[in-house]
Amino acid sequence: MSGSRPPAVTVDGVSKTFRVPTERVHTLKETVLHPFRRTSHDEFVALRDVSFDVAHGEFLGIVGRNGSGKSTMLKCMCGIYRVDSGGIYVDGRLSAFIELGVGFNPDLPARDNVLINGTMLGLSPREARRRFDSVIDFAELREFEHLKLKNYSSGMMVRLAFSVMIHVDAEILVVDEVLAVGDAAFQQKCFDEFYRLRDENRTVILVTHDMSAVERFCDRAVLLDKGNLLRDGESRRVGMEYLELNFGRSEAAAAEADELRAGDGSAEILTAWFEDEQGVETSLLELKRPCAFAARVRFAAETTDPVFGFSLDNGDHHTVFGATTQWQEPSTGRFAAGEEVIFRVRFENVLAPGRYDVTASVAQRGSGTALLDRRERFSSIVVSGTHSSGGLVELPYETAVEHVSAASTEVTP
Ligand SMILES: Nc1ncnc2c1ncn2[C@@H]1O[C@H](COP(=O)(O)OP(=O)(O)OP(=O)(O)O)[C@@H](O)[C@H]1O
Repeated sequence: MSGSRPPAVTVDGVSKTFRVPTERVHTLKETVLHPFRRTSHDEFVALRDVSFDVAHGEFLGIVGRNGSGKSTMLKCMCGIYRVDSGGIYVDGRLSAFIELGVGFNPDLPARDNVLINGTMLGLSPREARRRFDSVIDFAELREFEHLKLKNYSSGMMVRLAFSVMIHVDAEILVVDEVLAVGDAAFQQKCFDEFYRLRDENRTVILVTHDMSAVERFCDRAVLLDKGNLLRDGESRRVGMEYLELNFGRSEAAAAEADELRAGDGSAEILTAWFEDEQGVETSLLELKRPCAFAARVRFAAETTDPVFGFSLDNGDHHTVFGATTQWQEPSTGRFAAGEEVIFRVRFENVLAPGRYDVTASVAQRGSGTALLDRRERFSSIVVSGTHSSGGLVELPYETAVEHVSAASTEVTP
Protein backbone atom coordinates (compact mmCIF):
# COMPACT_ATOMS: atom_id res chain seq x y z
CA MET A 1 0.00 0.00 0.00
CA SER A 2 1.40 3.40 -0.86
CA GLY A 3 0.95 6.73 0.93
CA SER A 4 -0.53 7.38 4.34
CA ARG A 5 -4.03 6.23 5.25
CA PRO A 6 -6.85 8.74 5.25
CA PRO A 7 -8.51 9.44 8.61
CA ALA A 8 -10.75 6.68 9.98
CA VAL A 9 -13.68 9.07 9.76
CA THR A 10 -13.87 12.41 7.97
CA VAL A 11 -16.86 14.61 8.66
CA ASP A 12 -16.88 17.34 6.07
CA GLY A 13 -19.32 20.24 6.36
CA VAL A 14 -22.24 18.07 7.43
CA SER A 15 -25.69 19.60 7.85
CA LYS A 16 -28.87 17.79 8.78
CA THR A 17 -32.35 19.24 9.23
CA PHE A 18 -35.43 17.38 10.44
CA ARG A 19 -38.84 18.43 9.17
CA VAL A 20 -41.64 17.64 11.57
CA PRO A 21 -45.22 18.09 10.30
CA THR A 22 -47.26 20.51 12.41
CA GLU A 23 -50.68 20.06 10.70
CA ARG A 24 -52.20 16.95 9.25
CA VAL A 25 -55.18 16.30 7.00
CA HIS A 26 -57.06 13.77 9.08
CA THR A 27 -60.36 12.88 7.41
CA LEU A 28 -61.49 11.87 3.96
CA LYS A 29 -63.87 14.87 3.94
CA GLU A 30 -61.02 17.24 4.67
CA THR A 31 -58.96 15.64 1.93
CA VAL A 32 -61.81 16.06 -0.56
CA LEU A 33 -62.52 19.63 0.51
CA HIS A 34 -58.87 20.68 0.63
CA PRO A 35 -57.07 18.41 -1.84
CA PHE A 36 -54.17 20.81 -2.28
CA ARG A 37 -53.76 21.88 1.32
CA ARG A 38 -50.14 21.53 2.17
CA THR A 39 -48.96 20.21 5.47
CA SER A 40 -46.77 22.74 7.26
CA HIS A 41 -43.53 21.73 8.90
CA ASP A 42 -41.36 22.73 11.79
CA GLU A 43 -37.70 22.51 11.00
CA PHE A 44 -35.04 21.42 13.48
CA VAL A 45 -31.51 22.01 12.41
CA ALA A 46 -29.77 19.11 14.14
CA LEU A 47 -26.33 19.68 12.55
CA ARG A 48 -25.00 22.82 10.95
CA ASP A 49 -21.89 22.63 8.77
CA VAL A 50 -19.98 20.34 11.13
CA SER A 51 -16.46 19.22 10.20
CA PHE A 52 -13.88 17.13 12.03
CA ASP A 53 -11.62 14.14 11.46
CA VAL A 54 -10.99 11.06 13.55
CA ALA A 55 -7.55 9.52 13.04
CA HIS A 56 -7.00 5.77 13.05
CA GLY A 57 -6.35 4.62 16.61
CA GLU A 58 -7.88 7.72 18.12
CA PHE A 59 -10.42 7.68 20.97
CA LEU A 60 -12.71 10.62 20.32
CA GLY A 61 -15.40 11.94 22.66
CA ILE A 62 -18.47 13.75 21.38
CA VAL A 63 -20.07 15.86 24.09
CA GLY A 64 -22.87 18.40 24.26
CA ARG A 65 -26.12 19.14 26.02
CA ASN A 66 -29.37 17.26 25.33
CA GLY A 67 -30.53 17.87 21.79
CA SER A 68 -27.19 19.27 20.63
CA GLY A 69 -26.95 16.80 17.73
CA LYS A 70 -24.64 14.09 19.06
CA SER A 71 -26.84 11.09 18.26
CA THR A 72 -27.75 12.56 14.89
CA MET A 73 -24.03 12.85 14.13
CA LEU A 74 -23.45 9.20 15.01
CA LYS A 75 -26.46 8.07 12.99
CA CYS A 76 -25.14 9.98 9.98
CA MET A 77 -21.76 8.29 10.43
CA CYS A 78 -23.40 4.87 10.44
CA GLY A 79 -25.56 5.67 7.42
CA ILE A 80 -28.83 5.47 9.38
CA TYR A 81 -29.55 9.09 8.38
CA ARG A 82 -28.65 10.69 5.08
CA VAL A 83 -26.94 14.06 5.42
CA ASP A 84 -28.53 17.10 3.72
CA SER A 85 -25.18 18.51 2.66
CA GLY A 86 -21.51 17.76 3.19
CA GLY A 87 -20.09 14.29 3.38
CA ILE A 88 -18.90 11.59 5.75
CA TYR A 89 -16.09 9.31 4.69
CA VAL A 90 -15.27 6.17 6.66
CA ASP A 91 -12.05 4.24 6.15
CA GLY A 92 -12.52 0.81 7.69
CA ARG A 93 -15.23 -1.47 9.03
CA LEU A 94 -17.52 0.25 11.51
CA SER A 95 -19.55 -1.27 14.31
CA ALA A 96 -22.01 0.75 16.35
CA PHE A 97 -23.86 0.76 19.63
CA ILE A 98 -26.47 3.37 18.84
CA GLU A 99 -30.03 3.01 19.87
CA LEU A 100 -31.58 0.22 21.79
CA GLY A 101 -33.07 -2.35 19.47
CA VAL A 102 -31.67 -0.97 16.21
CA GLY A 103 -30.62 -3.93 14.09
CA PHE A 104 -32.32 -6.47 16.37
CA ASN A 105 -35.43 -8.44 15.53
CA PRO A 106 -37.68 -8.65 18.62
CA ASP A 107 -39.39 -11.81 17.40
CA LEU A 108 -36.18 -13.80 17.23
CA PRO A 109 -34.25 -15.23 20.15
CA ALA A 110 -30.92 -13.78 21.25
CA ARG A 111 -28.98 -16.52 19.49
CA ASP A 112 -30.40 -15.75 16.02
CA ASN A 113 -30.05 -12.03 16.56
CA VAL A 114 -26.39 -12.37 17.48
CA LEU A 115 -25.71 -14.48 14.40
CA ILE A 116 -27.61 -12.14 12.04
CA ASN A 117 -26.04 -9.03 13.56
CA GLY A 118 -22.58 -10.53 13.52
CA THR A 119 -22.82 -11.30 9.81
CA MET A 120 -24.35 -7.90 9.06
CA LEU A 121 -21.38 -6.33 10.80
CA GLY A 122 -18.91 -8.21 8.64
CA LEU A 123 -18.27 -11.64 10.18
CA SER A 124 -18.65 -14.75 8.06
CA PRO A 125 -21.59 -16.93 9.23
CA ARG A 126 -19.10 -19.49 10.48
CA GLU A 127 -17.11 -16.91 12.42
CA ALA A 128 -20.35 -15.48 13.86
CA ARG A 129 -21.29 -18.95 15.10
CA ARG A 130 -17.82 -19.46 16.53
CA ARG A 131 -18.02 -16.23 18.50
CA PHE A 132 -21.53 -16.71 19.79
CA ASP A 133 -20.41 -18.24 23.10
CA SER A 134 -18.09 -15.41 23.81
CA VAL A 135 -20.79 -12.82 22.95
CA ILE A 136 -23.43 -14.40 25.15
CA ASP A 137 -21.01 -14.98 28.03
CA PHE A 138 -19.74 -11.43 28.00
CA ALA A 139 -23.35 -10.24 28.12
CA GLU A 140 -24.01 -12.72 30.96
CA LEU A 141 -27.13 -13.94 29.17
CA ARG A 142 -26.37 -17.63 28.74
CA GLU A 143 -29.62 -18.74 30.41
CA PHE A 144 -31.63 -16.40 28.16
CA GLU A 145 -30.07 -17.31 24.80
CA HIS A 146 -33.32 -18.90 23.56
CA LEU A 147 -35.58 -16.12 24.82
CA LYS A 148 -37.08 -13.80 22.19
CA LEU A 149 -35.71 -10.30 22.43
CA LYS A 150 -39.16 -8.80 22.95
CA ASN A 151 -39.06 -10.44 26.38
CA TYR A 152 -35.68 -8.97 27.27
CA SER A 153 -35.40 -6.10 29.71
CA SER A 154 -33.75 -2.96 28.38
CA GLY A 155 -30.69 -3.72 30.52
CA MET A 156 -30.35 -7.16 28.94
CA MET A 157 -30.68 -5.67 25.44
CA VAL A 158 -27.96 -3.15 26.22
CA ARG A 159 -25.60 -5.87 27.38
CA LEU A 160 -26.27 -7.95 24.29
CA ALA A 161 -25.88 -5.06 21.85
CA PHE A 162 -22.65 -3.89 23.46
CA SER A 163 -21.29 -7.41 23.47
CA VAL A 164 -22.04 -7.89 19.75
CA MET A 165 -20.41 -4.55 18.94
CA ILE A 166 -17.12 -5.41 20.61
CA HIS A 167 -16.97 -8.94 19.20
CA VAL A 168 -17.07 -8.26 15.47
CA ASP A 169 -13.48 -6.99 15.10
CA ALA A 170 -14.54 -3.68 13.60
CA GLU A 171 -11.76 -1.16 13.23
CA ILE A 172 -14.02 1.73 14.14
CA LEU A 173 -16.44 1.57 17.06
CA VAL A 174 -19.21 4.09 17.53
CA VAL A 175 -20.75 4.11 20.99
CA ASP A 176 -23.71 6.24 22.08
CA GLU A 177 -24.35 6.75 25.80
CA VAL A 178 -23.73 3.16 26.84
CA LEU A 179 -22.60 4.26 30.29
CA ALA A 180 -25.92 5.90 31.05
CA VAL A 181 -28.00 2.78 30.62
CA GLY A 182 -26.27 -0.04 32.43
CA ASP A 183 -25.98 -0.87 36.10
CA ALA A 184 -22.74 -0.33 38.01
CA ALA A 185 -21.33 -3.77 37.22
CA PHE A 186 -22.03 -3.35 33.50
CA GLN A 187 -20.48 0.11 33.55
CA GLN A 188 -17.32 -1.35 34.99
CA LYS A 189 -17.32 -3.91 32.18
CA CYS A 190 -17.64 -1.12 29.62
CA PHE A 191 -14.74 0.71 31.24
CA ASP A 192 -12.60 -2.43 31.12
CA GLU A 193 -13.46 -2.83 27.44
CA PHE A 194 -12.62 0.80 26.73
CA TYR A 195 -9.18 0.25 28.28
CA ARG A 196 -8.71 -2.82 26.10
CA LEU A 197 -9.81 -0.98 22.94
CA ARG A 198 -7.43 1.85 23.80
CA ASP A 199 -4.57 -0.58 24.29
CA GLU A 200 -5.37 -2.22 20.97
CA ASN A 201 -5.25 1.18 19.30
CA ARG A 202 -8.73 0.84 17.91
CA THR A 203 -10.66 3.85 16.72
CA VAL A 204 -13.50 4.66 19.10
CA ILE A 205 -16.06 7.45 18.90
CA LEU A 206 -17.85 7.80 22.21
CA VAL A 207 -20.88 9.94 23.01
CA THR A 208 -21.35 10.46 26.71
CA HIS A 209 -22.38 12.95 29.36
CA ASP A 210 -19.82 11.47 31.73
CA MET A 211 -16.92 13.91 31.65
CA SER A 212 -14.72 11.71 33.80
CA ALA A 213 -14.99 9.00 31.12
CA VAL A 214 -14.10 11.57 28.45
CA GLU A 215 -11.07 12.66 30.43
CA ARG A 216 -10.04 9.09 31.19
CA PHE A 217 -10.36 7.56 27.73
CA CYS A 218 -10.50 10.19 25.03
CA ASP A 219 -7.46 11.65 23.32
CA ARG A 220 -9.60 14.40 21.92
CA ALA A 221 -13.18 15.60 22.15
CA VAL A 222 -15.59 17.72 20.14
CA LEU A 223 -18.29 19.83 21.72
CA LEU A 224 -21.59 20.27 19.88
CA ASP A 225 -24.10 22.94 20.80
CA LYS A 226 -27.41 23.44 18.97
CA GLY A 227 -26.01 21.58 16.00
CA ASN A 228 -22.81 23.65 15.79
CA LEU A 229 -19.32 22.42 16.45
CA LEU A 230 -18.32 24.69 19.32
CA ARG A 231 -14.90 23.23 20.11
CA ASP A 232 -12.53 20.53 18.87
CA GLY A 233 -9.55 19.89 21.10
CA GLU A 234 -7.90 18.28 24.08
CA SER A 235 -10.52 16.24 25.96
CA ARG A 236 -10.00 17.81 29.38
CA ARG A 237 -10.37 21.36 28.05
CA VAL A 238 -13.44 20.42 25.99
CA GLY A 239 -14.96 18.60 28.98
CA MET A 240 -14.54 21.73 31.09
CA GLU A 241 -16.16 23.85 28.43
CA TYR A 242 -19.09 21.45 28.34
CA LEU A 243 -19.54 21.79 32.11
CA GLU A 244 -19.45 25.55 31.76
CA LEU A 245 -22.11 25.42 29.07
CA ASN A 246 -24.20 22.96 31.01
CA PHE A 247 -24.17 24.90 34.23
CA GLY A 248 -24.95 28.22 32.54
CA ARG A 249 -27.08 30.63 34.50
CA SER A 250 -30.74 31.07 33.63
CA GLU A 251 -32.39 34.44 32.99
CA ALA A 252 -34.83 33.68 35.81
CA ALA A 253 -31.94 33.38 38.25
CA ALA A 254 -30.59 36.74 37.09
CA ALA A 255 -34.00 38.39 37.55
CA GLU A 256 -34.31 36.89 41.04
CA ALA A 257 -30.89 38.30 41.91
CA ASP A 258 -32.03 41.81 40.91
CA GLU A 259 -34.99 41.52 43.27
CA LEU A 260 -32.77 40.42 46.14
CA ARG A 261 -30.42 43.38 45.79
CA ALA A 262 -30.21 45.49 48.95
CA GLY A 263 -28.31 48.57 50.18
CA ASP A 264 -28.55 52.35 50.68
CA GLY A 265 -26.91 53.07 47.34
CA SER A 266 -23.83 54.84 48.70
CA ALA A 267 -21.72 52.16 47.02
CA GLU A 268 -22.40 50.05 43.97
CA ILE A 269 -20.97 46.64 43.08
CA LEU A 270 -20.61 47.11 39.34
CA THR A 271 -19.34 43.74 38.22
CA ALA A 272 -17.63 40.68 39.62
CA TRP A 273 -15.61 37.92 38.08
CA PHE A 274 -13.23 35.07 38.87
CA GLU A 275 -9.61 34.71 37.88
CA ASP A 276 -7.46 31.63 37.44
CA GLU A 277 -3.99 31.34 38.94
CA GLN A 278 -2.53 33.39 36.09
CA GLY A 279 -4.99 36.20 36.82
CA VAL A 280 -6.96 35.52 33.64
CA GLU A 281 -10.74 35.93 33.90
CA THR A 282 -12.58 32.61 33.89
CA SER A 283 -16.03 31.20 34.47
CA LEU A 284 -14.66 27.80 35.40
CA LEU A 285 -12.50 27.10 38.43
CA GLU A 286 -10.31 24.06 38.52
CA LEU A 287 -10.37 22.01 41.67
CA LYS A 288 -7.29 22.28 43.91
CA ARG A 289 -5.86 25.28 42.04
CA PRO A 290 -5.34 28.81 43.32
CA CYS A 291 -7.88 31.33 42.05
CA ALA A 292 -9.40 34.68 42.93
CA PHE A 293 -12.75 36.40 43.20
CA ALA A 294 -12.80 40.06 42.16
CA ALA A 295 -15.49 42.76 42.28
CA ARG A 296 -15.41 46.31 40.98
CA VAL A 297 -17.09 48.75 43.37
CA ARG A 298 -17.94 52.45 42.90
CA PHE A 299 -18.56 54.70 45.89
CA ALA A 300 -21.29 57.30 45.44
CA ALA A 301 -20.47 59.02 48.74
CA GLU A 302 -17.31 59.39 50.78
CA THR A 303 -16.92 56.23 52.86
CA THR A 304 -14.51 55.24 55.64
CA ASP A 305 -13.47 51.65 56.34
CA PRO A 306 -16.23 49.80 54.50
CA VAL A 307 -16.34 46.04 54.83
CA PHE A 308 -16.13 44.04 51.60
CA GLY A 309 -17.34 40.48 51.55
CA PHE A 310 -18.25 37.64 49.26
CA SER A 311 -19.66 34.15 49.63
CA LEU A 312 -20.42 31.09 47.58
CA ASP A 313 -23.60 29.02 47.92
CA ASN A 314 -23.88 25.53 46.49
CA GLY A 315 -26.88 24.12 44.62
CA ASP A 316 -28.61 23.32 47.94
CA HIS A 317 -28.33 26.99 48.98
CA HIS A 318 -25.75 26.23 51.64
CA THR A 319 -23.02 28.80 52.00
CA VAL A 320 -19.85 26.77 51.66
CA PHE A 321 -17.32 29.59 51.65
CA GLY A 322 -17.27 33.21 52.75
CA ALA A 323 -14.54 35.85 52.95
CA THR A 324 -14.69 39.33 54.48
CA THR A 325 -12.47 42.25 55.39
CA GLN A 326 -14.44 42.68 58.66
CA TRP A 327 -11.58 41.72 60.99
CA GLN A 328 -8.78 42.86 58.77
CA GLU A 329 -6.14 45.24 60.20
CA PRO A 330 -5.52 47.86 59.10
CA SER A 331 -9.07 48.38 57.91
CA THR A 332 -9.83 49.16 54.32
CA GLY A 333 -9.37 52.96 54.43
CA ARG A 334 -11.13 56.00 53.08
CA PHE A 335 -12.78 56.21 49.66
CA ALA A 336 -13.85 59.40 47.93
CA ALA A 337 -17.22 59.90 46.26
CA GLY A 338 -16.94 58.69 42.65
CA GLU A 339 -13.93 56.49 43.37
CA GLU A 340 -13.81 52.96 41.96
CA VAL A 341 -11.94 50.06 43.55
CA ILE A 342 -11.38 46.38 42.91
CA PHE A 343 -11.91 44.05 45.86
CA ARG A 344 -10.13 40.74 45.42
CA VAL A 345 -10.12 37.46 47.42
CA ARG A 346 -7.44 34.92 46.59
CA PHE A 347 -7.99 31.34 47.69
CA GLU A 348 -7.04 27.76 47.00
CA ASN A 349 -10.09 26.17 45.43
CA VAL A 350 -11.12 23.12 47.45
CA LEU A 351 -14.84 23.30 46.64
CA ALA A 352 -16.50 20.14 45.38
CA PRO A 353 -17.24 20.18 41.61
CA GLY A 354 -20.54 21.84 40.75
CA ARG A 355 -22.11 25.27 40.29
CA TYR A 356 -22.00 27.95 42.97
CA ASP A 357 -23.97 31.18 43.33
CA VAL A 358 -21.95 34.23 44.19
CA THR A 359 -23.02 36.91 46.66
CA ALA A 360 -20.98 40.09 47.17
CA SER A 361 -21.52 42.93 49.61
CA VAL A 362 -20.17 46.25 50.83
CA ALA A 363 -21.30 47.35 54.30
CA GLN A 364 -20.55 49.99 56.92
CA ARG A 365 -18.01 48.71 59.42
CA GLY A 366 -19.21 47.78 62.86
CA SER A 367 -22.90 48.20 62.34
CA GLY A 368 -23.38 44.70 61.00
CA THR A 369 -26.39 45.33 58.84
CA ALA A 370 -25.83 48.79 57.31
CA LEU A 371 -25.49 47.63 53.75
CA LEU A 372 -24.15 49.97 51.09
CA ASP A 373 -24.78 47.37 48.42
CA ARG A 374 -25.46 43.66 48.56
CA ARG A 375 -25.94 41.58 45.45
CA GLU A 376 -27.21 38.19 46.44
CA ARG A 377 -26.61 35.22 44.12
CA PHE A 378 -25.98 37.63 41.26
CA SER A 379 -23.56 35.50 39.31
CA SER A 380 -22.34 31.96 39.33
CA ILE A 381 -19.21 29.96 38.92
CA VAL A 382 -18.58 26.36 38.01
CA VAL A 383 -15.95 24.24 39.70
CA SER A 384 -14.72 21.52 37.40
CA GLY A 385 -13.24 18.28 38.53
CA THR A 386 -13.77 14.68 37.77
CA HIS A 387 -12.83 13.09 41.07
CA SER A 388 -15.17 14.01 43.87
CA SER A 389 -15.23 12.41 47.31
CA GLY A 390 -18.90 13.33 47.71
CA GLY A 391 -18.26 15.96 50.38
CA LEU A 392 -18.96 19.69 50.21
CA VAL A 393 -15.26 20.40 49.97
CA GLU A 394 -12.24 18.51 48.78
CA LEU A 395 -9.74 19.22 51.53
CA PRO A 396 -6.20 18.00 51.04
CA TYR A 397 -5.60 14.83 53.00
CA GLU A 398 -3.24 11.95 53.39
CA THR A 399 -4.10 8.34 54.04
CA ALA A 400 -2.13 5.67 55.84
CA VAL A 401 -2.67 1.99 56.50
CA GLU A 402 -0.57 0.48 59.27
CA HIS A 403 -0.10 -3.13 60.16
CA VAL A 404 -0.82 -3.42 63.85
CA SER A 405 -0.54 -7.18 64.22
CA ALA A 406 0.95 -9.99 62.19
CA ALA A 407 -1.45 -12.39 60.48
CA SER A 408 -1.92 -15.60 62.42
CA THR A 409 -0.85 -18.76 60.63
CA GLU A 410 -2.50 -21.01 63.15
CA VAL A 411 -5.41 -23.04 61.87
CA THR A 412 -8.31 -23.01 64.28
CA PRO A 413 -9.93 -26.41 64.73
N1 LIG B 1 -35.92 11.59 13.91
C1 LIG B 1 -36.03 12.88 14.27
N2 LIG B 1 -37.08 13.62 13.85
C2 LIG B 1 -37.17 14.92 14.19
N3 LIG B 1 -36.29 15.59 14.94
C3 LIG B 1 -35.24 14.90 15.38
C4 LIG B 1 -35.04 13.51 15.09
N4 LIG B 1 -33.90 13.10 15.67
C5 LIG B 1 -33.40 14.18 16.32
N5 LIG B 1 -34.19 15.27 16.14
C6 LIG B 1 -33.95 16.62 16.66
O1 LIG B 1 -32.61 16.98 16.35
C7 LIG B 1 -31.98 17.64 17.44
C8 LIG B 1 -30.74 16.89 17.86
O2 LIG B 1 -31.11 15.64 18.44
P1 LIG B 1 -30.05 14.53 18.88
O3 LIG B 1 -30.82 13.33 19.32
O4 LIG B 1 -29.02 14.34 17.83
O5 LIG B 1 -29.37 15.23 20.15
P2 LIG B 1 -28.39 14.62 21.23
O6 LIG B 1 -27.28 15.60 21.37
O7 LIG B 1 -28.02 13.23 20.90
O8 LIG B 1 -29.28 14.66 22.55
P3 LIG B 1 -29.29 13.69 23.86
O9 LIG B 1 -28.09 14.07 24.67
O10 LIG B 1 -30.56 14.07 24.53
O11 LIG B 1 -29.27 12.29 23.38
C9 LIG B 1 -33.05 17.77 18.51
O12 LIG B 1 -33.66 19.03 18.39
C10 LIG B 1 -34.03 16.66 18.18
O13 LIG B 1 -35.33 16.99 18.61
